[in-house]
Amino acid sequence: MERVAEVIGALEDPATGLPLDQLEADIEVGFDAGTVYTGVTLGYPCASQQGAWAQRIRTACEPLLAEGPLAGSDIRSDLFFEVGRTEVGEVPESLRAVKNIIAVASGKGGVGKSTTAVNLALALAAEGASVGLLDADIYGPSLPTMLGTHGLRPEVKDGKFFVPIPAQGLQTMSLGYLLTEDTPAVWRGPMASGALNQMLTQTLWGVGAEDGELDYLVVDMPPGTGDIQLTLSQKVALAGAVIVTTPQDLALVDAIKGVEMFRKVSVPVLGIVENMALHTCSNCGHREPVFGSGGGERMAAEYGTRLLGQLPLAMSIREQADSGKPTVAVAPEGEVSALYKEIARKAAAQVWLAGEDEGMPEIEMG
Ligand SMILES: Nc1ncnc2c1ncn2[C@@H]1O[C@H](COP(=O)(O)OP(=O)(O)OP(=O)(O)O)[C@@H](O)[C@H]1O
Repeated sequence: MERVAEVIGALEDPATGLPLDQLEADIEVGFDAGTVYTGVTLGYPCASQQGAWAQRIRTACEPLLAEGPLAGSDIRSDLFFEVGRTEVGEVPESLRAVKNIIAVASGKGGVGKSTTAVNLALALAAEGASVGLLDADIYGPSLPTMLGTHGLRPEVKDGKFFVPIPAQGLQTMSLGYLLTEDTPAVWRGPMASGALNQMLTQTLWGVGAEDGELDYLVVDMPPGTGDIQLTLSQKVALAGAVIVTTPQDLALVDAIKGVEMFRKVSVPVLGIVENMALHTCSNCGHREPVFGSGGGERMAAEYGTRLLGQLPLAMSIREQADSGKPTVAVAPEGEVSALYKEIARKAAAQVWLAGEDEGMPEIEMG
């Protein structure tokens, strides 16, 4: 049994590229009536990976099941996950129901940040997590359009708390729920920041969640790297940030500003998502990198972070998001959803790693 645990411990976790032992993943091994039972618990949601892990463990343990004391035994493997909490010091009471806050940011507008944020939140939920989504994009709140919640208003509790609106399995809140078509434009400036602050501190995130807690709150940040973004990053005590970019040089330069902004306030950059990276020809299916290739990867390496994934420029992504049914909700088993889920697992795994690091004692040299 010890050998089985050792073999499993040496397996590489695809979301981090690290062996399970190094991740301090929980590994359990048992034996009953000719069957070896194994259980691995990871620190990020991974429901879609059950089959892949069972196969990986079976293959790795094959030699042990072929000869020796376990010869002829069968093997059954289960995969579990447990999402920890990022300890971030003082937080407003309403945010205490949230274990981890992940910002989705971009150096500039129009790169697909909101589309990525919504699909990332849905992908985390599809992997088994309880997830909230806060649309903090005060310049153009697009969440109500993307989730088909346009025109809904949040319920107000005790005269001062907003109750999040449930949509497609997510707990959601958006400035769009508070603005109306004829809200004066001036209100969308400084007053909108005030409203954003209120949404942050006065939304009861735990109300609709199963056990009163959310594993992740995904925050769709306003585009850019100015003061609003900086203050917001500090105020909400982020567990980490995902930076969305397109592969053009100019967008990458802005994405670098995003990475630097989060570093300045000591928020871990979980990684880069390259959006609209490949174009699939609708006639022949041929894929090509219209805006050049490798930019996101190079930039991630240069700035000590990682490329979480690349998304194609696809009409379906746009049509589905713009019609209130984002890709991961409408085609959860499709190719593009698989990409979003992989990005979600990788980002959440980085949150796990960042949390583990904090718990490590500092080693003094010299
Ligand atoms: N991978 C993609 N393929 C095709 N269209 C996409 C893709 N990602 C986003 N889009 C489309 O691009 C447009 C802009 O996307 P989105 O609103 O998500 O960008 P944003 O960066 O959040 O913009 P803003 O800064 O204005 O909030 C939308 O119409 C969206 O549907």
